[in-house]
Amino acid sequence: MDEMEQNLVLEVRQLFAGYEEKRRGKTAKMGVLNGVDFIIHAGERVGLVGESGCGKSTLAKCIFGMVTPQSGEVIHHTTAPQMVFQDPFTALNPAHTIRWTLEEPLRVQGIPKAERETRVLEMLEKIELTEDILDRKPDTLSGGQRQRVSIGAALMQRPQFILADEPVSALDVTIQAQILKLLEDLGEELNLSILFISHDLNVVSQLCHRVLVMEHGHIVEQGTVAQVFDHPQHPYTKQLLAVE
Ligand SMILES: Nc1ncnc2c1ncn2[C@@H]1O[C@H](COP(=O)(O)OP(=O)(O)OP(=O)(O)O)[C@@H](O)[C@H]1O
Repeated sequence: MDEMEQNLVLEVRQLFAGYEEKRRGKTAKMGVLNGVDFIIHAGERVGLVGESGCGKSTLAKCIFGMVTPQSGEVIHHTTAPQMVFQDPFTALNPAHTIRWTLEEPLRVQGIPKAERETRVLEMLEKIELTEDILDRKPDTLSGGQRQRVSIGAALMQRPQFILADEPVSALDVTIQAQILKLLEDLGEELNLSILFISHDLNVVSQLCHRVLVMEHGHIVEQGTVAQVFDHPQHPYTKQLLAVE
């Protein structure tokens, strides 16, 4: 294995997926992903951009086994990959305290109470929240605090890869900037790979090293942020950049 292969975190190979559609009583397959191919290396933050409906969330669901592809492969080279969702309010269990939510991934692994407590306190520091929130429930937190907790919960099992599906689009602009900074800092500190789904090209250019541009379930262009943003090659990328 060469060094690049050793550093692979995620491989998506020739992925085709879709949904069944009922029309006039007949069931037909609607293709959403039409041969998606890309890889992610250790420590890389990769943005996935494309218009609404192009298949970004379907790809996310395939990566986490929530949608079964018709063909192709998703190969995780790391254990315990995690997903961070757009809406932190629905992602957090309203019945439980923040302490419970952060401890839960460790509890299911059978990690003893004392270690769970230490790791929750360590995580609080990483997500820049104070101890007083631990005994509160999600409905008493601000949107930004809730998204910090969601990110913290995703990181409790120390994954090397997380997928964040529009993690800041439900937040105010100033809070968006804080959460993006947090993701960037955590990415650097933990050598975390992040697949970051966003319709906001600006956000991707701030946070990511590399960009994948998706149109109709196809990656039509990929490259470093500088390559894709400064010298877009594909007409669809040019169009996306022109709209911004
Ligand atoms: N569970 C489902 N059943 C049937 N069709 C679906 C389902 N989920 C998504 N689709 C369809 O698949 C297509 C791609 O949707 P998807 O949510 O992957 O797009 P997206 O790029 O994430 O869009 P957005 O940016 O608006 O979230 C759309 O036409 C959508 O209507």
